[in-house]
Order: sequence, then C-alpha cells, then structure tokens
Amino acid sequence: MTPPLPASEAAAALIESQALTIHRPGTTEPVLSHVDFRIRPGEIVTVVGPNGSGKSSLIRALLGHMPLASGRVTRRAGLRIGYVPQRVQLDIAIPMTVRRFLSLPVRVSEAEAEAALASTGVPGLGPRQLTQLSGGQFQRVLLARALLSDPHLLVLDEPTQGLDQPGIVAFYQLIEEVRRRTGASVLMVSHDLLVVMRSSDRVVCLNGHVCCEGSPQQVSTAPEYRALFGAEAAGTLALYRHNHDHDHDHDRGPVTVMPEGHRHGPGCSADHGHGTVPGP
Ligand SMILES: Nc1ncnc2c1ncn2[C@@H]1O[C@H](COP(=O)(O)OP(=O)(O)OP(=O)(O)O)[C@@H](O)[C@H]1O
Repeated sequence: MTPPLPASEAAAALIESQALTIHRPGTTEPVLSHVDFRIRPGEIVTVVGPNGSGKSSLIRALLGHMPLASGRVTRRAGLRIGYVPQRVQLDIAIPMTVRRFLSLPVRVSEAEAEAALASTGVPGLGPRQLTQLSGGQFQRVLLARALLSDPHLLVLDEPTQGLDQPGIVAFYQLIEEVRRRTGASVLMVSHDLLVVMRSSDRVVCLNGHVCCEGSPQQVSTAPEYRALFGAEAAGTLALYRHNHDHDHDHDRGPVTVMPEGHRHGPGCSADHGHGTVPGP
C-alpha cells in the first residue's frame, strides 16, 4: 500500500502543467497550446479527444519524455509513477516469459511477481510466453508490472485497445479496485467514452488545447464535447444518465473552459462560450 501523503501535501498536485505548449518536432506548429493540467492524490482523471488531438503528447510531456516549446511541468518530489504504454508498442515477437518481463528493468522476487499477477487477476501466468497471452491477459500483465514500483500515480495510455466490450468493462473495474486498494491516482487516455464516463472523477477533453474539463456529467453535456464527438457523445450521455441516475455528484464546481484567445483545433466548436459552463 502506498504510504499516505502528509496532510500538508494532501491537496497538492502530483503533476501539474502550466501553459504547456508543444510543437511538432522541427517546426513551430503547435501540437498542444497553453494546457493547464493537474492531477491530485487519489483522483482518476481521463483525457479524451479525437485522433491526433495531442493526448499521448500530453502524457509524454507530463512524464518528462518530450521537450516543451514553452510553459512548465511540475512533478512532486519523489513521485513514483507506474506507466502502462499503448499496447501496440509492446506487442513484441521476441520470446520472453511473463516472469522475465516483470523483472525488466528492475529485478523482482518470485513472491513479488506472483503477488502482482494475482492482484491484477492473472495469477500463475509467470511461466507463459508473452506471445501466448490474450489481449486482456497482456493488459493485466502490463498493469501488474506498473504496480511493482508501488506507484503514487498510474499512467495508462489507451490501455484497452483491442479488447472487446466485456474486457474493457472488466479492465476499468480492475483500475477502480487498484485505486481503492493502493490509493494511487490514475491518469489515463481513453477512447471508451461510456466507460470513461462511469469510472473517472474528472474528464479532460483535448483538441490541441483543453476544450472542456470537469466531472463526467459536466463534460458529457458541454457543447465543446458534443461538437467533438457528435452522435457518439449523445449516445454516451443517454447511457451515462441511465446508469447513473442514482449517483450524481452535485457538489462539484463548474466546468472549466479556456480563457479567451485560445486556439480552436479542428472539430472544436468555434462559437462555444468563453467563460464558465454551469454545473448540472
Ligand atoms: N514524433 C512525432 N513527430 C512528428 N509528429 C508527431 C510526433 N508525435 C506526435 N506527432 C503529431 O502530434 C499530433 C498529436 O499526436 P498524439 O499522438 O499526441 O495524438 P493522440 O491524441 O494521442 O492521437 P491518437 O488518438 O491517434 O493516439 C499528431 O498530429 C501527430 O501526428
């Protein structure tokens, strides 16, 4: 279990960006403009947005894996991060057992490896080849590996790519359980709009800049979100309301939208209000 933070740091962000701006390599063309972002202890925050909207770039910049054109990223001193990359990047053909994979790059004991696998619902997979795993098993092995460092923050970049609908739902349930058990915050990129709505504390809708941000309920009714996701957004909202009519959180503040003068990316409503969208 991750040790609780001192009270003085309880509300402080684990990672924060201010006016984060990234350019396409070798150009001055912005991939992300003036993004203010923060994740606090214990939160599940999901970043949504169309293909190419800069979601992965934001994650990489927050982790310090990408140079900034301007702005600032602050990570809490001593922050331990468990990273689950996009599945495609680790879909390797070289023979390797799950057990060996879990010891890369830091060697772990047999007991630690088995406990991590058990905690993500795949006990006993240690001797299996990575290439023999199903998509769902592979994602759980990736998550087990990320948990081995006892992270304060789990970062997952489209963790359910290639999974079927029941597999997606089961994976997000596991993420919520991990958060409950370890107290770790979770930052993820996802395309699974409905499941995102159900399992996140906060959703950030990105399209080269922050289009809108707030509780799932707030974002799903925001015009910026609807402009980006169209019919899919409307369907998501209907399902979200249906599933959550017992559990709406009315305490949260209003949706935050960017101040005047921010750049509109393609697909972002050009006439949305600059100011504050009232909460539900
Ligand atoms: N190494 C790179 N060189 C050049 N352009 C890049 C590089 N990495 C990202 N980009 C560009 O930056 C933009 C944002 O890419 P990014 O991968 O962050 O988007 P994304 O929202 O994660 O997309 P997807 O949903 O398709 O994964 C895209 O236009 C992409 O082509």
